[in-house]
Amino acid sequence: MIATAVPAERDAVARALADAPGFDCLAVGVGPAAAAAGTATALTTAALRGEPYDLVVSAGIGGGFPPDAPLGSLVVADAVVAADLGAETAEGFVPVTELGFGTVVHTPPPALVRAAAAATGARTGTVLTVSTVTGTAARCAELKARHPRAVAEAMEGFGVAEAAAAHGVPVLEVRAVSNAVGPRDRAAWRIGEALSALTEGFGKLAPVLVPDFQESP
Ligand SMILES: O=C(O)c1cccc(C(=O)CC[C@H]2O[C@@H](n3cnc4c(=O)[nH]cnc43)[C@H](O)[C@@H]2O)c1
Repeated sequence: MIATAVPAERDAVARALADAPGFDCLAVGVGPAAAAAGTATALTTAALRGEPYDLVVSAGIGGGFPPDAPLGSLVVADAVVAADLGAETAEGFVPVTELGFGTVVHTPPPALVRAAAAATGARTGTVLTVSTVTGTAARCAELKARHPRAVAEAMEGFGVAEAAAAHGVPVLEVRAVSNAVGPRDRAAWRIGEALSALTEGFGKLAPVLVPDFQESP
């Protein structure tokens, strides 16, 4: 299944997969909590139907960290990281794992990441999940300092990945860059271009996402 935040993203992906059977594209909501709830519900429903999903893809538009991920480019996550799940302290941000709880990283299957990037020309790297869209240069610099391999941020990947992990299903995250991470400038977001890049990217991804390909060495 492919989980997007909003219907416009779902439709951009579904356009590419119209002739490829076996994919369900669902808009599960904005943010990690809605994404986790919607994805978990879809996974449970499919399992109860006797047709469990074998892969979950978190897909949509996202912010790209300059200069690695320019507008309109595609990014495939080799690590899906919860960037603001933790505690703020006088010494700085502390992730929940250092407080003794949970997890902050999910790792998509490396062979699938490589194949997806090769098929689409996407960059690979860490994709951060945030509950608040970055809106200042200072926050961008802070995130980049904490996550030097970050190429993009979005708001759903970690939630989708948590649901997939609970079901023992692998996860992939694919983002088309609609805006640069940094000082907020909503007028500069290029959503149309990013949605087109998403459609083009998923057109090339379809053969990579089918189970036969995933299981081949
Ligand atoms: O207004 C529209 O037409 C429209 C069409 C498709 C998507 C949107 C959204 O606003 C989706 C929000 C979605 O985008 C992700 N996103 C994009 N840029 C960033 C960012 O810089 N930082 C974090 N998230 C970003 C995010 O995953 C949201 O769910 C509008």
